[in-house]
Amino acid sequence: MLYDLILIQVHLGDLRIDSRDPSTLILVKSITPPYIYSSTIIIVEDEAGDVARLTVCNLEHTMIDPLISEGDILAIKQPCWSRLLDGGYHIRVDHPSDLVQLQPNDDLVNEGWRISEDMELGKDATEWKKEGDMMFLKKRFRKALKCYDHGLRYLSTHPSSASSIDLYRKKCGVNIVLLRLDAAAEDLSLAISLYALSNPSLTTSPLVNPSIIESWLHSHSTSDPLNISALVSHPLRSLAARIKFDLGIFQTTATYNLPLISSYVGPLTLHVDAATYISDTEVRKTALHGRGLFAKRAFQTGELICVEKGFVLPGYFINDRSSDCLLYNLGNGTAAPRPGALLFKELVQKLKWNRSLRREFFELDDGGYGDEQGVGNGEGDEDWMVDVFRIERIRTLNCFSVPTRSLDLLSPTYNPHSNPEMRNGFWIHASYINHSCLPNSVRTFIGDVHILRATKPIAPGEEITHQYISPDIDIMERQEKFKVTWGFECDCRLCEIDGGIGEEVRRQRVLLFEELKAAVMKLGGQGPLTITAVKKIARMTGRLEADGEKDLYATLPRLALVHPTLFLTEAWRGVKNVDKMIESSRKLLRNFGLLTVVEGDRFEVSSNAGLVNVEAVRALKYLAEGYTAKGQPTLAEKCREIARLWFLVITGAEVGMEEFMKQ
Ligand SMILES: C[S@@+](CC[C@H](N)C(=O)[O-])C[C@H]1O[C@@H](n2cnc3c(N)ncnc32)[C@H](O)[C@@H]1O
Repeated sequence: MLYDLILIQVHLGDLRIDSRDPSTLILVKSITPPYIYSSTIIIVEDEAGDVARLTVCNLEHTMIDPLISEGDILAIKQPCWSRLLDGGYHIRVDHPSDLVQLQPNDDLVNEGWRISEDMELGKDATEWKKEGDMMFLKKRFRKALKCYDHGLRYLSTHPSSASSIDLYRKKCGVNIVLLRLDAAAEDLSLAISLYALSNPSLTTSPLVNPSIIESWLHSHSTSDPLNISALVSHPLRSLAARIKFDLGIFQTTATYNLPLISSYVGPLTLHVDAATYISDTEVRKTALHGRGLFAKRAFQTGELICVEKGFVLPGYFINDRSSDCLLYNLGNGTAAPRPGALLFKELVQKLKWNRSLRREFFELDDGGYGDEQGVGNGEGDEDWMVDVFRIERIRTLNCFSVPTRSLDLLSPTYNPHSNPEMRNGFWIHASYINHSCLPNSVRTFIGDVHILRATKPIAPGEEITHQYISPDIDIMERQEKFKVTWGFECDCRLCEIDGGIGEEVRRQRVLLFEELKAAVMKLGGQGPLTITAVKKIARMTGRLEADGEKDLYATLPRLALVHPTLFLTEAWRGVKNVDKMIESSRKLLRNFGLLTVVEGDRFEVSSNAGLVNVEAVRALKYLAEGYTAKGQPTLAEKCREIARLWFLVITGAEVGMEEFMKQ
C-alpha cells in the first residue's frame, strides 16, 4: 500500500521519459472533467502549478460513474512520461495499485489543496442519505458512496444508531454492486454490531464485535455460529447471505438441486446462489505438468467431482458486436477489439478492491511471468500487487469459454459459428485441471456454476483431466493449438501413438478424410440420400478403417473416422436400414474409444477412453431405436440407461434429456 512505503515526493518537472523510479510518488490535482473511453484521460496540475495529461488504464469506470472527477487529489506511484503516438507526452497509470485517490484532509495533501469539504455545506445525515439514494438510482455508485460517507461523518458528531445502521447498510449495498466485497463485509459488520448494541437482548452477544462478524463473512463456511439468520433484521441478513455467496461458500457434500438451478439461469440471470463443492479434490504437483487436480476419493461414471461458483463471469457475449471492448497493447500502443477484455477488466476490478481474493488468484499459473519479472508472491493477502500484465497472463492461460447452459449447445438450432451466446469466464479451482485428449472428466456450465463429472471410474489419488478443446484429427494441428494458447505439448497416450505414426501414413489419412468430407458435403446438397450414395461413402470409410496402423489404436479413439461414421449412422437411419444403423452406431462409439460388447440381452461398455460426448449419446439413442425396432427391448433399455448417464455428464444436469432422446 502506498502509505506503508517510504516514497520520495517529486514534481512534474522532475519526471523522466520512459524511466520509472519505484521509490517516487507524485501528488496531482485534476483540473478538468475526465474524458472516458477505454481509459480515463484527465488534465492534472502539481503543487508547482505545472500541468500534464494523465491517462489511467484498467479502471472500472463508466461515463456516468467516473472514477476520477474534476478536483480529485491523486497520488501516483513511480510516475514517468510516456510518449503518445501523436508525439506528445502523458503520464500513464497501468496498474491500479499505482494510483490512490486521497481525501482532501489526508496528511499527504498540502495546505493549499486542503479544501473545506461538502460537509460544511450544512447537510445532515438524512439529507446525505437522500442524496446518496438519488445517486444510486442514477447509477452514480461512487458518488452515492461519498454521500453515505458524508452522512456517517455527520453522525460521528450527532450520534444515532438507527441512522448509522441504515447508512452502513446502504454503503454495503453499493459496495456489493461495485464488486468491493471486502469493503461491503466491513460495512455490514459495523451495521450488525450497531444493531446488536442497540438491541437490549443482544448487548452481551458476540454480534457486538464487528471483527467476529467480518471473519465469519470471509469464512466460506455454511454454518451460522453467530445465529445471524435468527437474531438480525431481514435486510441485514439478506446482505450477509449476498456477501457470503459472492465471496464463496464451500459445502462438503455434492448435494445440489441442479434442475432448480438450471431453471433460474438464462442470458440475463447468469449468477446463481450456489455453494462450491471442492472438498473431494485437491491441488497437488504432478510429475510433468506443474500442478494438477487430484481425486481424494473414488468417483463413478457420471458422478459430480466438483461444483464451483464462478470467480468472474461478465454478461457479454463473445460474438456480439455491442459487447466489443478494446484491449490495449502497451508494447506498441495499439488497441484492438478483444472478447476477453471485459473479463480482464472485471478481474482487475475485483482484485483491486478485494485483498482477501488476491492470494488464490495470483497463485494460479501465470506462465512464468512472476518469476521473469521478479514480482514474486505476496506473504499475506495484503502483499499481492495488482499487476495487470500478470492478471492478463493468468486470464489467457486459465479462462473458460462458456455457454449460458451447456444444455443449450445441444439445441437443434445451435450453430457454433453463428451463435453468439458464449462468454469468457473464470473459475479458480477448475483452473488447476490439466488437459488430456483422453480425459476422465467433462466440464459443463449452468450460468456461473461450473460442474465437473466423471466420464469413467476414477480411483482415489488419480489425476483429474479434461479436454481444453476437442482434439484435432491431425496431431500436428492439435499440438500447435495447445502450444499457441497454453504453451504445452500434450503427451497423452493418444498423442504418443499419433505422434509415432510415420509422416506418409498421417498425410494419407488426412487426404482420405478430406476426400470423404468433400464427398459427404456434396451429397448434402443433392436432396434425399440414395442407398447407392450411402454405400459409396461406406466404401470410402472402409479404406480409412483399413489403415495399416489400426492395431495400435485397439482401445484408443480413431478420430479421423468419427465424422464419416457419424454421417453413415445417420444415413443408414435415414434410409431405414436398421442393421446397418446398429453396426454403424457401435462403430461410432468404437471410434471415440468407447468399445461395446453385445451378447444375448447383455450390452456393456467394455472399454472407455473417456471421450464421452454428445455424438456418443446420440449413437446410444440410435442403438436403442434399432434394438426396439428389432424387438430387443432389454438391449434397448440398457442403451437408454447409459445414454441417460452420459447425457448427465455432458450437460451437468438431467434437464432436457427426454426431449433430446426424442429428437
Ligand atoms: C489451466 S493451467 C492448469 C494448471 C497448471 N498445470 C498449474 O500448475 O497451475 C494450464 C497450464 O497447465 C499446463 N498443462 C495443462 N495440461 C497439460 C498437459 N497435458 N501437458 C503439459 N502441460 C499441461 C500448461 O502449462 C498450461 O498452460
